[in-house]
Amino acid sequence: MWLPIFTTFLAVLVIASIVLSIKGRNRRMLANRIPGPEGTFIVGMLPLAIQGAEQKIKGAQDVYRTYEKSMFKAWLFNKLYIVLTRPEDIEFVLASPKFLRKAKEYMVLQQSIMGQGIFTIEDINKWKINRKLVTKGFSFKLLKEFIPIFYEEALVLAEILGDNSDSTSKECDISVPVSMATMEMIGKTALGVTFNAQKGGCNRFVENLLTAMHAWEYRITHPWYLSSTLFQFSSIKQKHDHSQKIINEFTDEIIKSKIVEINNSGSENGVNADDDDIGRNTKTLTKIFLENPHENMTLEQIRDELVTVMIGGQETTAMANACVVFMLAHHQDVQDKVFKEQESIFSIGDRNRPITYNDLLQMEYLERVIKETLRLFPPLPVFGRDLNEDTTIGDHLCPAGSTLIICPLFLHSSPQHYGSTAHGPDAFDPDNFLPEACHERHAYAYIPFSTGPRNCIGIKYAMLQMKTVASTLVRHHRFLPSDRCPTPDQLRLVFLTTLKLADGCYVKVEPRRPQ
Ligand code: HEM
Repeated sequence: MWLPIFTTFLAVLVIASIVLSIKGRNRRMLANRIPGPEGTFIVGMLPLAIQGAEQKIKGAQDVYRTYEKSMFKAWLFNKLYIVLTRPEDIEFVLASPKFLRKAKEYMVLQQSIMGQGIFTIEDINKWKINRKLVTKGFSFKLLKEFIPIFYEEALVLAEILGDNSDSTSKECDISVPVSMATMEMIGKTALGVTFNAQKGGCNRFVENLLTAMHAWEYRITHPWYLSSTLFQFSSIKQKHDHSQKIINEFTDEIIKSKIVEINNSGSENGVNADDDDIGRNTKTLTKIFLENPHENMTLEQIRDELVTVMIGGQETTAMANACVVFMLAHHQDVQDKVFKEQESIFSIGDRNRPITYNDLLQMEYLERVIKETLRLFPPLPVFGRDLNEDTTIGDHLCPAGSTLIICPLFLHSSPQHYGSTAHGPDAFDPDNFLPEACHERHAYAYIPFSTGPRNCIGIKYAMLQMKTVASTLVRHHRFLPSDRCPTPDQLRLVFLTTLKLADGCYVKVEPRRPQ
């Protein structure tokens, strides 16, 4: 009885292999002309892909450095990845409206909680319409109104870090408090809700968002679960689905309550000057979306956009803020300069006044510090685009069906672009962002926010928020290296869906004397 089943199975397998092999011949032929590691027979780079998250970064960096003079290819099973390393090729792809389709790997996020939000939506025509709408929520006029919220939460963070630093050693892992602060900020500015995340408030949205994010990380580190069919059998699938349900319900509740508010506001156009739960005259993104009914968005789409913005804006800025503080702790000369700049802006006796937009504009040195931190620790270390037709990029004809990979983490530390700095590309040097240094470099050798039509929508939001946080923290505390992580090269990075700190982010926190 088993023999016919086995024979049929074998026959199907052989036919499928022959079909795939004929279909993929053109792709393999073109791929053969692109340099790159051969990888193991059939499984390709799987041995690298399944390494621990930290080893994976090191292994990938070695391969990158070997081939970075040109683009290179890597196979994973039947999937061809082409890694772009030259800024000219990266510009060709990112600046062009032809390459807007994100890589299939983003589907993990789409199937989870980002849904049809602009980060993961596949339909490019819909993406164009929705991106226009989301952009409205990131106008300078609106973002400026977020500054008091950033400042208020940064103050709470400063207080928490002061309290948390153990009284004798002054050691403190800042990663969790910083992450809770950015969660609170994005909650207030995007949704218009107070989570009380910084003050230990147990919020079902925050908890379930974290659970959903862990589920993605699990799928990334167990690549066979990238297949939604196989993920059905995973032990965390149930937990993931539960979180997804809670997040959706929670966001729907908020949207519905905002609709009621808008309808009750009695203003001429159906919306009042503004809201909201946080008692400010601030327009949240939720309201921006709801005020634009002509855009024909369903409630489900609005929910997906809001969740997308929450996720896009939280983890990324949390990682960046923690790394800024860490680098300041390890570069006292830089921290002194940042503090001096703050003192010049907040004149003596005025150190504790709230920040204004004009203050932020004057923080030129701090801006360079943040840019340099994003160079060495780009929160999104890799991103990818699908190639749906054979395309010549640089010197190579890249076959349709491959995935183009761009990797800011390795690009930003390439000796080819940052080799002329006094201590090499890995050294922390904010002067890399002096105008003359930027002028000498290819513009696409620095892309923490990506660039072109599909770039980060939250750049201005992020910069205003990060400057407010760093300015407030530095005015309240001096940061020093912790004994638990005495040198920057001991800060262990892992790549999950974003760049993460494997052991948290320890520094010493020494409150500055009041003036
Ligand atoms: C340091 C902070 C941030 C970094 C480094 C960063 C980086 C990026 C990058 C590299 C992309 C492009 C990804 C790709 O092509 O696959 C992106 C897209 C995006 N980011 Fe950010 N981001 C940051 C902060 C924010 C903030 C604060 C928000 C919102 C509040 C945000 C919302 C988004 C959205 C919605 C997209 C998708 C845009 C699209 O596909 O049209 N990001 N971000």
